[in-house]
Amino acid sequence: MSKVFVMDHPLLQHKLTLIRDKNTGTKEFKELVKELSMLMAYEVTRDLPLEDIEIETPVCKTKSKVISGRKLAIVPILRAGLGMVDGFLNLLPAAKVGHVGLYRDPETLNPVEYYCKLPTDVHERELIIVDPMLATGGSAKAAIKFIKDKGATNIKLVCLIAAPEGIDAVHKAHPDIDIYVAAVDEKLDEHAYIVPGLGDAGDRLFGTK
Ligand SMILES: O=P(O)(O)OC[C@H]1O[C@H](OP(=O)(O)OP(=O)(O)O)[C@H](O)[C@@H]1O
Ligand SMILES: O=c1cc[nH]c(=O)[nH]1
Ligand SMILES: [Mg+2]
Repeated sequence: MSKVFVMDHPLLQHKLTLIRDKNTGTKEFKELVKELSMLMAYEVTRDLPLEDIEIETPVCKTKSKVISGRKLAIVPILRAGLGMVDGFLNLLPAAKVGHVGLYRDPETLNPVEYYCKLPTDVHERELIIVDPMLATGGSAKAAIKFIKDKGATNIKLVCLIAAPEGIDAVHKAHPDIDIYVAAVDEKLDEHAYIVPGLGDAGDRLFGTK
């Protein structure tokens, strides 16, 4: 059964408060999403395997640890997920990046797919799906299905803010996927926006509203 990790580190909570504030403008919002993503990447990669290698310090020969060859890919759900990619790549520069294009139809609230491009060796990689918002869970469920259909088996989902409804929905549809979030908010409103949330993450990142 999958797990939900709520990362409530003080730095994450502080930066979340800043991005929730409606007076935070696009430039600062984008910088904060990048910083939050980097902090989350640090925790999400806690289980990376290590191996010993021989090195020589200025003092003596010794064995020391390096990350041992796990192949990673970061997969943002377009568009808002793009804001989280650089933060992850800062810590994981060798990771590949796949893209899944989805938007939520404002009438039906169902995800509409428009793009999918993943590394060809996706079945050998650990995939980290990133999207700032997990609301109804429709987009994340569809993205996970997309990616599983291409052969991936090792997948994590990382979101900044989740609604309880979205977590439940992903759990039910994909019980094998661990979910990492910085906050679980109260509920969804009548338009399926997260309350209190931060509004429309894509619009706030790209200044489209
Ligand atoms: O859990 P859900 O109910 O599916 O909602 C969450 C989705 O909504 C947002 O994307 P949006 O549809 O606004 O597209 P955008 O990133 O292009 O703005 C968000 O970035 C998620 O992908
Ligand atoms: O609150 C929400 C819900 C879906 N998508 C967003 O960007 N924000
Ligand atoms: Mg949006």
